[in-house]
Amino acid sequence: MHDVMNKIVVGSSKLPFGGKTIVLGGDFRQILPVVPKGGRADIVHAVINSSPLWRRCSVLKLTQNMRLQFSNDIEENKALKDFAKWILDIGDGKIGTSDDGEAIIEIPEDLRVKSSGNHIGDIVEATYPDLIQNMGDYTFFQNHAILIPTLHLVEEVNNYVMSLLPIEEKEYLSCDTIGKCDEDVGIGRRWITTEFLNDIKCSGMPNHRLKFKIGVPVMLLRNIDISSGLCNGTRLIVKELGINFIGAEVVNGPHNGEKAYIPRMKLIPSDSNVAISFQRLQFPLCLCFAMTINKSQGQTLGNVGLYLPRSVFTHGQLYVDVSRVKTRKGLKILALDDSGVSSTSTTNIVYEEVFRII
Ligand SMILES: Nc1ncnc2c1ncn2[C@@H]1O[C@H](COP(=O)(O)OP(=O)(O)OP(=O)(O)O)[C@@H](O)[C@H]1O
Repeated sequence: MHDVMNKIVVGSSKLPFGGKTIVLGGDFRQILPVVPKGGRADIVHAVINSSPLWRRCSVLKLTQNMRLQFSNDIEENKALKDFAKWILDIGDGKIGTSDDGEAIIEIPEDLRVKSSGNHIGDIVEATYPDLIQNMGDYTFFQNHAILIPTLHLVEEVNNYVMSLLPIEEKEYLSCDTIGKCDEDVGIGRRWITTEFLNDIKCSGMPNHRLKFKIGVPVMLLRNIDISSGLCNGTRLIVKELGINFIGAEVVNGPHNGEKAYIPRMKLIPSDSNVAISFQRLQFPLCLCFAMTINKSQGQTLGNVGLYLPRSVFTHGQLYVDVSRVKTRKGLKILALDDSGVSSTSTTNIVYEEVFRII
């Protein structure tokens, strides 16, 4: 790296990145950059291929899905190839008739979860079969997750699973304080009570009231120590519930099995929907039996339960969901229609204009 950076070519200062070769990796079928309060045009405009730099890039394409586990069985491999093509067709928006980027697609029979009426119970049973018997199995949570479009539905499912576990729970309350700058500009402090701050729930921030049990899976919400694998998105299993720390074991990535002690931290919301600046002293953790589709981007999972009480709402969400698994058997989908009844179809959203400039 030192040699590469020291090699100076005359005139290279006028070239992008000083003439150095930069490798960008990505998949335009996946979820595009999040633009707070932005519409479709803003999102497409924020994609790298809308940048003037894109004209200077040469595109190399990867052709094989390495996540899907191919074997020596010819029949099995053929089925897996068909599944890989189905995933790509969802990503490219080739399934169903598209109406301005939105298409209704049929969910294959073998991927559908049969509903008994208790939708949350059904998706939990399909994703975490024999949950209570498997609780002690360290690898059980390594590979399983329920994916859901929105944060408040994620919380509902996490609370439901917690209520099933016959283990003592421990509650941790945060200490919330208003930011200094809001004090200075004289926002009527009597309106911003502690209870008001405690009620704020936003993405990337733990809630005021956290409840954990020994053995439950949690996700880190901040980078604590990247060299030890403790990053935003790392999943862990709770092993100790102390007063001022939570002991947990990492369950994914190269640091799998390593123990970490997580302290309370001062956290500031980055969500632009929160108009007040405040600070929350809390463990940077949330339960992760279920997680949002956006948070699952980049993960590889053995068993995915896709719960769609409402359909996906932006480009690439359905593709990200169905492409997290290693096998077709590992994917289960429960979609509901507008009246809350189990449905055989769901919506896929693909902004075709992002593929035009590749
Ligand atoms: N060359 C390879 N040989 C075997 N397995 C591989 C190879 N490359 C990737 N994989 C496996 O494929 C899976 C996905 O890899 P990785 O997360 O690096 O891909 P990605 O492009 O970042 O995926 P995505 O963007 O869909 O999240 C991992 O389980 C990884 O172990």
